[in-house]
Amino acid sequence: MSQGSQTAVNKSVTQSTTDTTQPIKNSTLYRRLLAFSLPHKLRFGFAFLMLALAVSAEMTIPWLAKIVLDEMIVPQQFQWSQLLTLTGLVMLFYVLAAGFGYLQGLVFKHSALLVVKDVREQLFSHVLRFPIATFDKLSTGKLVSYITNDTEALRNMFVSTLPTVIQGALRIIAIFIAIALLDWHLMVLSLVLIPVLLLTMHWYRKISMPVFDGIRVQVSNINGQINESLQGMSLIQAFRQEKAFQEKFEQENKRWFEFRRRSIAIDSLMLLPLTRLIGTLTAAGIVTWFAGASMSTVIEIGTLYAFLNYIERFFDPFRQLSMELRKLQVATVASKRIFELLDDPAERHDNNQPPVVFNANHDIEFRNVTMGYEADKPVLKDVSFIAKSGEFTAIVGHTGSGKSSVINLLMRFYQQQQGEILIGGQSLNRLPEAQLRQLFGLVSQDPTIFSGSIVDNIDLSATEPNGQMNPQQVRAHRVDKAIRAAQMVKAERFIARLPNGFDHQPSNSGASLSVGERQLLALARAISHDPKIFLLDEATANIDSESEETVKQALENIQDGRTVITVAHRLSTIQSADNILVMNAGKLVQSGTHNQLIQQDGDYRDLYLAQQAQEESEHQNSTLGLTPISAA
Ligand SMILES: Nc1ncnc2c1ncn2[C@@H]1O[C@H](COP(=O)(O)OP(=O)(O)OP(=O)(O)O)[C@@H](O)[C@H]1O
Repeated sequence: MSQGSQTAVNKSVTQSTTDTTQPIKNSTLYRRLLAFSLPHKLRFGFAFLMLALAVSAEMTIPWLAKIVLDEMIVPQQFQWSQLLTLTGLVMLFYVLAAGFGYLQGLVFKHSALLVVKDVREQLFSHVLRFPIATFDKLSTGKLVSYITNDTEALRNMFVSTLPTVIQGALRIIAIFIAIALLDWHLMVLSLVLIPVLLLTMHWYRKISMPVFDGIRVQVSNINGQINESLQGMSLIQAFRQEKAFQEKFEQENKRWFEFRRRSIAIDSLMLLPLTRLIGTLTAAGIVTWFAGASMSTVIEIGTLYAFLNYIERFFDPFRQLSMELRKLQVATVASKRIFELLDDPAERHDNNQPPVVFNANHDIEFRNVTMGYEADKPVLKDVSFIAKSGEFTAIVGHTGSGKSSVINLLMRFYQQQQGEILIGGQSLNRLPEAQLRQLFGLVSQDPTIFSGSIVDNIDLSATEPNGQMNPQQVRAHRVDKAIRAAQMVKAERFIARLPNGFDHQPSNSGASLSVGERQLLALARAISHDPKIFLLDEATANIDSESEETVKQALENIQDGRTVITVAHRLSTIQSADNILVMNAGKLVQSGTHNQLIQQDGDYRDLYLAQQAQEESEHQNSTLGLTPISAA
């Protein structure tokens, strides 16, 4: 990978989740990570203690071997009781090292899982409270990856990197102390190894990082392609694109293979043989030099054995640390993304704020509202209207004229740049979030079906109304509410046909339901929410005329004192509206009843006539047996 593309990879992975956040410094990052481990400090403390004991036990073994060699085998002075004691001690220390090692691994892993669980929950809860505008900047795929993969990278760091670094440091210190106790000259000479091994680690890092970044990018590309292909499978097959998609996939997979192959080559060379070779040569050099330079000094055979044994053990921490550097780099980048996400401002926490008291009505008033998703590109321009409480207001207009944006502002998903929005005479912005959400029942263009039963999907409240019901009563109450809401939109007819009826669990986000059935469920959901104001964004676009008539009747039934604002393309569905707002390129160009608007020269009449002509031609085609082909 070239320097340029490497920089690009690094930039892309460390890029802030949104434009507003500042890059996080490494020092701040590690401090914040530490803060996550603080609630589990006792566990981590215990794990560290076990780690220190395991290293101490491990380091004692060569020392005991030295005693056996120097004091018994070389001078041929066997005392069976002493030999047995020492052999027993060696075995004991092996068992202790293994036991402490097992405990530290277990507790470290457990503590790390708890940290990751906390981070993941905090992240998800934060994402749930993001302003909707934030999701315009973050793709779903990226968010999923932050919450799953990045927290997993963090787990690796806590489970593997942290203990390895600490264990490595403890081992190196213990080895140096042991060598110094053997012979301080040997210790001073062994220091030569440190720069040699650090240099090797540096080379390893330099060579391997671009390769590992490449692997990561390729894995993400492959995931992206699989995702895209699965989502668009029907189009791929309809347009016979299987071969093209297969070839694209093979290219990405081949690149992944190449990076992986290079990583194996680097690891195989650098991790074991090279460090071993360097270490052995250095150790041999030291011993030879030491022997030659100080012929008068007699090194006992046991000391030499213990020294070589310690030097052999010296490489393991460096080799392991080299491998961990990669995980550390991945975890550092992942944690940066996690913290940047956590630093993104979430919705305001105003649940303790007292509810706003309205005037006698819930009239909705837009006063000279101008709004753009990007501040300098307004999509609503100086819009003013009043939607009277208890009335049925329809918003119509060409595609992209700003109809849904009105709904988005009412739901406070976005903020207007100019003007004011009032409800019952009070500014929309003054409403606490809970009151705002209770006030509106939203049915969007593409209704979402959550995992769970039909009841769970209709009644989202999940709590008892008065706090005095037991779980069975809560359940019965919810089922009752769901059935009543479904009956109002005549959804119970198709629900009855589902296996298990209201207990049916739609699979794969409702993919087994038709779009119209999903819309009926979404309408029932809004009715069950019992709002003062219904906001329907193309809510009946995908249901048949009979169902549409039913929904219209249901809305009329429940309208009693409630406001309905509906965005509609099909003008036939809104002819009975009390007021129709006609939008054109972000401006409100006409308003009035159907009868008033049809008399006027303007957008409404043009739209109405165009739709009538289309309906007539469709009718003629169908009587001639020609079925219009709908767009894909
Ligand atoms: N989240 C967004 N970020 C940026 N621009 C957006 C966003 N949502 C809508 N727009 C743009 O704002 C303009 C108005 O969109 P809006 O969805 O309000 O139109 P609409 O009248 O409801 O259209 P349709 O009838 O197709 O649903 C369009 O040009 C659209 O591209």
